[in-house]
Amino acid sequence: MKLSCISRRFLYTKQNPLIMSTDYLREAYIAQLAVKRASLLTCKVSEEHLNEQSIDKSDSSPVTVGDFGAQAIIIKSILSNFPNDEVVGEEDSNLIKEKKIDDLIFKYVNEIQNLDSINNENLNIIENSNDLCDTIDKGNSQGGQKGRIWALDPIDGTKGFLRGDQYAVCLALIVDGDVKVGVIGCPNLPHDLRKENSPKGGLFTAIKGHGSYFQDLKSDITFPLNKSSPINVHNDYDLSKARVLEGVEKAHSSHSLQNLIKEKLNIKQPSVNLDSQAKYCALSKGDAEIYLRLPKDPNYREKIWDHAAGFLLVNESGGKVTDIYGNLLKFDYGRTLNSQGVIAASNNVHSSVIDAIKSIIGENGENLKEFC
Ligand SMILES: Nc1ncnc2c1ncn2[C@@H]1O[C@H](COP(=O)(O)OS(=O)(=O)O)[C@@H](OP(=O)(O)O)[C@H]1O
Ligand SMILES: [Mg+2]
Ligand SMILES: [Mg+2]
Ligand SMILES: [Mg+2]
Repeated sequence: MKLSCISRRFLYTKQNPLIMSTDYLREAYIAQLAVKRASLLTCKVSEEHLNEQSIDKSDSSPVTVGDFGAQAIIIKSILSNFPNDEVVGEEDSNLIKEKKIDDLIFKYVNEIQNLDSINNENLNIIENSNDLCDTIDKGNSQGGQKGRIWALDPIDGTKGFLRGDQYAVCLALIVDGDVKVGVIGCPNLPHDLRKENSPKGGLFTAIKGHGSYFQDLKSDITFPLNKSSPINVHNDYDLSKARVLEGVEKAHSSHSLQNLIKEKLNIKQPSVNLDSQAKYCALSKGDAEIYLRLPKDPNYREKIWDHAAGFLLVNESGGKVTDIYGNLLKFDYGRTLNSQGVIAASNNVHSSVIDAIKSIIGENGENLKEFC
């Protein structure tokens, strides 16, 4: 079905078995197609061990053929459907040109674009390596309070991707500072983290006001989103039995402070350490209960592409996502958030977690530096 002239559609949900009028359904559908196509590219890069040849960016963080290829595929798909929108994307083409890897990346992009299984008339294609670099550089929006802005992290958790662990392809639509759509592809995430041998690969989708959904990343994407199942955070549990999601890299969050917070809350369960926004995905479907991301560096400001999609996913599945002082994350400041850290949990325990944090770092973070 060609959807270019449809801006408002209908969504059937199991929670509310009505046909509901839903804004942003077409955006969610295109975002799902684009994220799935980009996720397939990352899997191919990983299978061929090409992910192991990473390049260091100027801030010493790694980037791979997978990050560049996924950014190109997603921006092309989004801007060919919504040509007046802007994109805040993590990557740019400077290193591609410097290292002369444009042909290599284009080869992978082209292979994925030509797969019959994901042929879709709603997505445009990258024509050649010049088009590849130009498209990647369209992710240069500065963000802000006005307009339709997509936040794109083509591979979140690049370090996890390099290790063969968790990573996520993340895309969110922000309209006048408000996150309206979030789509996350997690090729390596077990469907149920609590079960051994659970199948892997999930596609998570949230639409503001209409809930969060999960489907197998390999399943077909349909319009409307009736192959997706509604998901919810886990609400009814004893706080001391909560499973806490934390990152893997010690440089990205303060694990020592997170340990103190768990002690204060009397949480004895081992933490669930996952790279990337897979942490938000696990929380939003009730596979764990709390996500702690306490800053390692008090001056670090989180990037909007690292959190926008996960923020909406958790909100729409009944949870709350704030900074370390309990203020809701705001995505209208620019390419970064203007706040510190992230705390996500179901609504019923979120305030207890914030109280525990403040009792350790002080009401206004006066003791925070001691833990960074
Ligand atoms: N100092 C510091 N503090 C906080 N966050 C930082 C920091 N440095 C980098 N980054 C960003 O962390 C992103 C990856 O986050 P993860 O949740 O995967 O980290 S973790 O390894 O699970 O702890 C990672 O995203 P990707 O670059 O997309 O992988 C970075 O944007
Ligand atoms: Mg990065
Ligand atoms: Mg990231
Ligand atoms: Mg990234």
